[in-house]
Amino acid sequence: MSETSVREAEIAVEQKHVDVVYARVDEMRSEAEAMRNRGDALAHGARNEAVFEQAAMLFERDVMVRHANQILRTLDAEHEGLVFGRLDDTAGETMYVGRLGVRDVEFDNLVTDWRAPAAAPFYQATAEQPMDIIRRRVIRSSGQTVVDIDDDLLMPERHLESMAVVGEGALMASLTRARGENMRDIVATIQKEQDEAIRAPWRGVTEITGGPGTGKTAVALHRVAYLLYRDRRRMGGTGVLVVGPSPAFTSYISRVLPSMGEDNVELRSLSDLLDGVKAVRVDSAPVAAVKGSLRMRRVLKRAIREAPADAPNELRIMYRGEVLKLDARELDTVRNNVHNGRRPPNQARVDAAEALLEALWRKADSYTDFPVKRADLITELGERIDFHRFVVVWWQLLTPAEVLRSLSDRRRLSRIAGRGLTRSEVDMLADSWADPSGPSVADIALLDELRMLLGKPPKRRKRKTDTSAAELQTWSERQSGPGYHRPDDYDEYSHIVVDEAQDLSPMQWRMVGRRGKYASWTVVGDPVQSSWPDPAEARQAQDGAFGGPRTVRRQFALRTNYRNSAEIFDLAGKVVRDVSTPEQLPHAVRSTGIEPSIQVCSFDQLTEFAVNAAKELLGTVDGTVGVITATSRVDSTRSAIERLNDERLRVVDGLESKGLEYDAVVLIEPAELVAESTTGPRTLYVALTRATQRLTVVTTDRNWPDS
Ligand SMILES: Nc1ncnc2c1ncn2[C@@H]1O[C@H](COP(=O)(O)OP(=O)(O)OP(=O)(O)O)[C@@H](O)[C@H]1O
Repeated sequence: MSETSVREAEIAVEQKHVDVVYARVDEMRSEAEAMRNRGDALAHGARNEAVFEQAAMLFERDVMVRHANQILRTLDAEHEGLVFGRLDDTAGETMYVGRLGVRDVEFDNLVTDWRAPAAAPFYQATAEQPMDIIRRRVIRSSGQTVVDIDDDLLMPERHLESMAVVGEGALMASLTRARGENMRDIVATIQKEQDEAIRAPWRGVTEITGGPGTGKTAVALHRVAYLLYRDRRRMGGTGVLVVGPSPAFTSYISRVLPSMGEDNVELRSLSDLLDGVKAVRVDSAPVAAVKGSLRMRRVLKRAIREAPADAPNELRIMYRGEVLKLDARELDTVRNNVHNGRRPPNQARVDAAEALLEALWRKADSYTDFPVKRADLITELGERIDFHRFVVVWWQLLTPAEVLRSLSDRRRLSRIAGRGLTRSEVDMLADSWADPSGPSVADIALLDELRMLLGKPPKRRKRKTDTSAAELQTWSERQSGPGYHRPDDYDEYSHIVVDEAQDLSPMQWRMVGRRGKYASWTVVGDPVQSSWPDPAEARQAQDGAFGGPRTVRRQFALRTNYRNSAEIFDLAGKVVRDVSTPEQLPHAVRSTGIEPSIQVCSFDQLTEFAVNAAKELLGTVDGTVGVITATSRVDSTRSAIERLNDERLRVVDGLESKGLEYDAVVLIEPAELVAESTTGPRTLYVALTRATQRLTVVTTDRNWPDS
């Protein structure tokens, strides 16, 4: 038989099995729909029952509908390419591996879930350690149709005549496919070193390091899916948080988990970890460095103790014909005493009122010929409306944003910071906080710190509204529904994933740590890509987030670059040769024979050359083309690029490009990317490692990259 007909025959064999699986899935869907309908009918009936019965019926309905919805969501998410692997072992057994486990009516396995222990050999077996697997087959489908297969023969000596072997490697085929808007899952081609990190125990801290394109992000997300599958009770209820560097990044990875049937995971970027606050700008590197350093803790702690600028600095009140007065110094003493108490300021207004009354009593007591009882004064003044009005303006409930804005006053900031900030740092920060456009990414961690320092203001009681359909939706359903956002002070995530961890500032580590008081962690990063200037300080804050330096840590290093062609990565490696060791640079597995193109032009021609390069690349690749430039050039480049009117084009700056990838990249003027970041060559390295197939660098420097 020719190779093509062997392949076709084998595809037909697999199609037969895949058809059986989809038929069974259709049955499962009908069963789940029927269960959901029964649950809904139960809830409907509950409306007419007494309270106790109603609660019991709603609970039952909750369990039924939730379970049915979960099954339906999973079946929908996993429909495409449900079966992707097959193992044939030395005992003559065949096992199919897929996105979820499916059994037939007799309870026999049709497909084993990729996360189940039984499926581990699919990822872990090698020719050196075959784990009794003779042939591993990757099955590629489009919808429900098998389109291709790829085999690895792991035990050639046990190979049987009847066992056909076809294909040239599923991994390579997957790596050369065009990139689109979103990251894809890699369940079918996870490699052994990646699988070890994915299946590591949930406890403590799992650190995954590796160079660009080694699959760190992919591995971290598959680990989430794995942990939720293995330990859904521990992980699912309190939830998993994934923190990434930018909204562009979270949007890029947003489809990976749903494609594996997981939608109860919160993806947040460092700029939107706080509900209702959106960072609208990025600080220059020196400003971000100060805002991110632990010195800011002291500044913020002192800032919340200061009286608001518009707070009155004198209290005068008539009491039984006498004027009682507290001057600025006396009021400051009262304020300080209240701040030294147990409660955060936004919860201490009652304490402040009591302390003022106490100070007024002491004042009255010091007057001669003014006989007054302490209890009388406190009760009578404490009920007076003019006293309450004073308390409200003197002890204001503050929002984090108001406190930060108050620090745009140079004199105030300088007084508060004392020797904690240099004069030029005070100037830089005051200017930044005066910016009317809103907070920067680095400000989010400061706002979160202030949120914790200020405490939650007491809640106003809400009037109870009507019982409605919303009430029949149960608590657990609301908590786990897609799009559910946990409150800002939620600190009970069971697992937190931090991607691009090398870039978190110490203040950002504190912010993330606050959300994981009881969490285990997966921390993913590449020290060579770090843009944070003081790694030791970040390490200290990181230890704090993990619950101390003694928390169990296990490390995994990924060493193969699956993204870049070897030609592109050779060029990128050159720009960090002075700040990295050879072991820190991964090995790129794929060679395309196409060298990156370096185009030299004059300064005025940079945009024109970039547009032409982008146009040319659009014609050579099927997927996305990224144009990466210095921040100062993003707007002008975007308007020039828009003229090409192609939705496969993206324009981003060096920092935004973190974690993203494109089929082809045009990088404008490397020296500008280096100049605008405190860790210049590392940012350039990130930008140069975004392309999977083609890279064009447009520069005014004819000696680049050897200049
Ligand atoms: N086992 C694999 N099979 C198929 N594709 C893979 C595999 N591992 C990684 N990839 C692909 O390689 C690319 C890089 O992966 P990913 O973005 O996770 O790397 P990274 O280490 O986070 O990169 P960086 O730090 O540079 O952002 C992605 O397109 C991913 O799908």
